[in-house]
This record gives sequence, C-alpha cells and structure tokens, in this order.
Amino acid sequence: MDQSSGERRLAGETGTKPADGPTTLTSRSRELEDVSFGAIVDVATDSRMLWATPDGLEVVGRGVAAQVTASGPERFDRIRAQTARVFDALDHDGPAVARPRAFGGFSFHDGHESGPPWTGFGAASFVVPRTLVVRSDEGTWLTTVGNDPDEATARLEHWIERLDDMPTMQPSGTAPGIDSTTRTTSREIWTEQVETALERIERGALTKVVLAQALSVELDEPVDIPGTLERLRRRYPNCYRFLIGHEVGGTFFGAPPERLVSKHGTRVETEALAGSVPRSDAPEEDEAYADQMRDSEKVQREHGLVVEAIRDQLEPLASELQIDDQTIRRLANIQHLQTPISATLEGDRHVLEIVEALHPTPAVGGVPPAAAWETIRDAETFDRGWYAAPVGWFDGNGDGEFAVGIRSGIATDETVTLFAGNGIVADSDPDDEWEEVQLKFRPILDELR
Ligand SMILES: C=C(O[C@@H]1C=C(C(=O)O)C=C[C@H]1O)C(=O)O
Repeated sequence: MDQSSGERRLAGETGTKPADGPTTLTSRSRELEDVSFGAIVDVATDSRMLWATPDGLEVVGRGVAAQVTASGPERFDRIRAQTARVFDALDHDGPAVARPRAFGGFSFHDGHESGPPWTGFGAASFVVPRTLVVRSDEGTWLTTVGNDPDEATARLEHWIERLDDMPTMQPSGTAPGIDSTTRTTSREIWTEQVETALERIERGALTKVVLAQALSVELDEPVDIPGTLERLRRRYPNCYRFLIGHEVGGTFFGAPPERLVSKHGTRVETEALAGSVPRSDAPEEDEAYADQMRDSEKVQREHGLVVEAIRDQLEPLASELQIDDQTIRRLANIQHLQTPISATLEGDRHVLEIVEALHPTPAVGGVPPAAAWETIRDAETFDRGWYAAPVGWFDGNGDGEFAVGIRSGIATDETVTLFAGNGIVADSDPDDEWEEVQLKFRPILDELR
C-alpha cells in the first residue's frame, strides 16, 4: 500500500517517500464521538502508530502520507530538513489540535541499521500518517491527509464510515502466554560486564555507564499490542505509551516513565530520572525503600550526573533554566528519583535540536559520553536498536514531545524482545544492579504471561 516497498538506504543517506516528495498535501479534519483507539491500530498490515502521554493526549495514526528516514551523525538535521519540506507542502484545514504531525524516533546509536529483530527500524524514521485520530481536552478529532483536497475529503468520509463500524470500547485482550525466554546476558556475564565498567571507573576513564540486557520472549500466540498497551495504561497510568509499526518488520512498543523533552513555542520541559528501588505493598517498607534511595550517596551522585548533563546541554540554548526540587516517582513496580527541569529557549528552535542535544542523557548513556558509548559497545552483546532512544512526534512549527524508549520491546510474530538497563557508578554492586534490571523488564513481561 503506502509506498513502502523497496526501501534501500545507504549509511548517511536521507530519504523521503513518496520518492520525489509530495508537491502538495492537504488535510481535512472532523470532530468525532468517542472511538476505540486500540481498534484503529489493531492491524499488522498497514503502517500504524500510537502515542499517549501521562497528561492525557492520545493519538493513533494509520498509513503513510509521507515518510522520512536518515542515518549517520547528521540524522537529526536531515529529518528536520526533509520533514520541513513535507510540512511546507501541507495545507491543514482544521483546528490546531488535529494538525498532522510526524511520528517516529531514532536508534540509540547513530550507526544502527535495520535488521532482525529491528527490521524496518533504521537510524531515524518518521511518518506523517494518512489518517490520524487525536483525543485531548479539546475533544476527539479525525484528520486525513491526501495529495489534493478531494482525496483528503474522500478519505475523511471513508474513515467516518469505518469508525462507525468499529467498537467504541476495544477489549483490552488477554495475555498471549509465554512459551520460553532467552537472555542475552547471563548472570555471570553481567557480573563481568559490571566489573569491567567498575575497573574503568576506578581508572578514572569513566564516571557512569548504563548497561542493558535483552530478554527474548517466545509467546504461545502473537501478542495483541494495542490490548497490551491498554492493560499497561491501567497499571502504569502515569507513563507514556507508544507503538510504532511499519508495513514490513516488527512493532516497537512500550510504556516509558521518562520524558526526554516536550517543547511548545520557546518552553521546554524535561527531567532527570535516575535511581531505582522496588515498591512494597507494605506502606512502611515502601517508604523505607524511597528513603534509602534519597539518602544514598551513590544514588544521589548517579542522579546528579544526569541533572548536570541536562543542564549543561540546555544552558547554551536557553535564556532561563529551572531545576525543580527532587521528588520520588512511584510506578506500580518501581520507584525512581526524579528532578523536573524546564527552560525557556533563547530564540526559536526545533524540538529535534533539543532531542539531539539531550540524547543520550546519562540516564541511559553515561559520563563522559564517549567512554560510556565505548563501554556499552564493548559490553553489550545485543543490538539496542531503538531501545532507550528518543521516540515521539513533532509538527510543522517544530513543537513536539519525545519520551525515552525504555520499558519497551520489539515484537515480531510470536517473539517479543524486551530491553532493560541500569546505571553503573563507583560502588555499584553487580547483584543489586541485576535485580533492578529485572524489575524494569516486569511491566511488559507481566502483561505477556
Ligand atoms: C535504563 C533504564 O532506566 C533508566 C535508568 C535508571 C537507573 O539507572 O536507575 C532509572 C530510570 C531510567 O532513566 C531502563 O528502564 O531500561
């Protein structure tokens, strides 16, 4: 269907589909009664995306009005330049809330290439969906994009009919069941990896590195990803939720607690989220875990590195920067130390400039960045792909929002590969770090059992 066959991208190349780039695009919008977002993306044969934020914005998209891809160190700029052309050619006839947006993300490393389990996911890829449904406090809106006004309107009418036949409430489905799991990293190898990182830290070459593991889960039957995300919404209401699937390849999905950035005009919100302890059903024990994290010199050092790095990256771009008081971020199965950070930008910037400046923060990378990246590459035996990398959307004004793609997995047929990592600093204990990583697999793993 949507011009996605024959995708061939060389390293450092940029692509826009349709191949020559559209000369014009038109969008049409209409307000809707409520509709099940899960039902709209409950297909595997079409490009699909879902994006939901803790503050209640929810968007689903289907099909491809335009797709841009890029790789190499210039990938952020290239995506920005390519989509600028798409948005410039686009005439949106509808309210701002229903405006077309580009959804997608980046791989963790800029040299990443598409390949199993990350087939369809190169170093950077964004789609402006042909059909978009947005739910916010301004209502629920359907938007369709076409090459001319007639096509956009015809698609709008067609989708209104289709949505009429769809349920307003999609059942949240059942777990597919787990047949077997395979770890990329045994406990012994993990201990070696952490000890190697600790030696580098001791030698002074490295201050912090986030090491991760992958867990490949064979399912009894294919997973219903929209249903899984709906169940995750109930258990993790204060997390983001996302799904990105192309016509060919796997579906990347997750429920990350961590905002990389949201930008509206010159206003930027981000956060440092680092430091992890379990939850407990017993309120006193739960509080004791939080106290232990707050009072730990090691965790404070680890967290402080993230705050500092974000501050250093944002300060040159900002006329004002505010670092709020540290809080405890409680999720159903884990608690984190969180510091909200906001800034007013000096002049107009594109959200991708902020994404580029921040990724990867030491919450998922390390300090100093080059030594951390080298340690990650030496240690990790799997492909991070889009794990722990920016995932989100932006619009024609350069506004947008990105989460950090953690608490996530890539699903292909009856396999889901999950990813989770943890920050290693001086005094880290390999066994404690192992336990924290296992906790971070749990949100999705629990919904697959
Ligand atoms: C790396 C992950 O989480 C990150 C690492 C954390 C830590 O080291 O304590 C906490 C939150 C996240 O920023 C993950 O979930 O995979």
